[in-house]
Amino acid sequence: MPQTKSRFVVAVDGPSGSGKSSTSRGVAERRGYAYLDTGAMYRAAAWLVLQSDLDSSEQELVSKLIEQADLGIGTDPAGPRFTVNGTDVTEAIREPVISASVSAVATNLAVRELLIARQREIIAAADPGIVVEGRDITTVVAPDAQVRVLLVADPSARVARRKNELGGVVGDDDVRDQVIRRDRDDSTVAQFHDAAPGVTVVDSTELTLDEVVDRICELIDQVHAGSGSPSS
Ligand SMILES: Nc1ncnc2c1ncn2[C@@H]1O[C@H](COP(=O)(O)OP(=O)(O)O)[C@@H](O)[C@H]1O
Ligand SMILES: Nc1ccn([C@H]2C[C@H](O)[C@@H](COP(=O)(O)OP(=O)(O)O)O2)c(=O)n1
Repeated sequence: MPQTKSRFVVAVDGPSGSGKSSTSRGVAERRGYAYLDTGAMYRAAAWLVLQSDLDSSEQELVSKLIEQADLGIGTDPAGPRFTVNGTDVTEAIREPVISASVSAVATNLAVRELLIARQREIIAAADPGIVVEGRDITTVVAPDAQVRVLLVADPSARVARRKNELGGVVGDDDVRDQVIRRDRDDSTVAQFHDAAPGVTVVDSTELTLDEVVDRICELIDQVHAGSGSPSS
């Protein structure tokens, strides 16, 4: 989708626990941009399926259900809120039951088509800019973004971060399922392990969150300074 010159789009992809959400929010807050968590959209869709009588294997019915739903997608980096048919699901979509079931909805290609169209509408309406994070943003949703980043981190760091985030109440096997198994399932429909041409790889394993935000802001500055594509 072509973007107007004045709208600045930062696309961030990467596996679970690489730091996409925290980093993207940090960049958006620093620059006064909107923030779109596309994973939250798939989580909201998974929440709706769990509330219904449908099984996620009933792919056509699931996509119809999601097509007819009213999804409210917040883009405030200070605390985006999400609603499904008027119900606030912001906290509910972070529950382990959603993390465990979301890939089954996210691998439904008809659902992806619906949500990608919505993501492009949100990007097109952003002013003056937006940071968009997910798995297929640099490659499918916004391949013409001015800054495109693949954020990676060693699997052990990603599992440790997620474990820490969940406050130790979730067992090691469940954390590994949420990170490693989910990435394996998700990577059947989105390519986020290798950088596409023109995408800058940022490895956050040995960097603090602030350092990663700095790095992406530097890439934005390079584009503003007219030094062209900041790919490395
Ligand atoms: N560079 C970093 N160093 C240490 N911890 C980080 C870093 N980036 C993110 N985190 C932490 O790791 C966890 C997962 O980060 P998150 O942004 O949710 O990743 P993702 O969106 O890629 O799944 C969070 O608890 C976050 O605070
Ligand atoms: N653009 C996207 C974003 C997320 N997904 C899938 C992949 C994940 O299993 C779910 C939830 O994504 P989310 O970014 O919240 O996942 P994390 O828990 O941050 O790792 O959605 C996707 O397929 N495409």
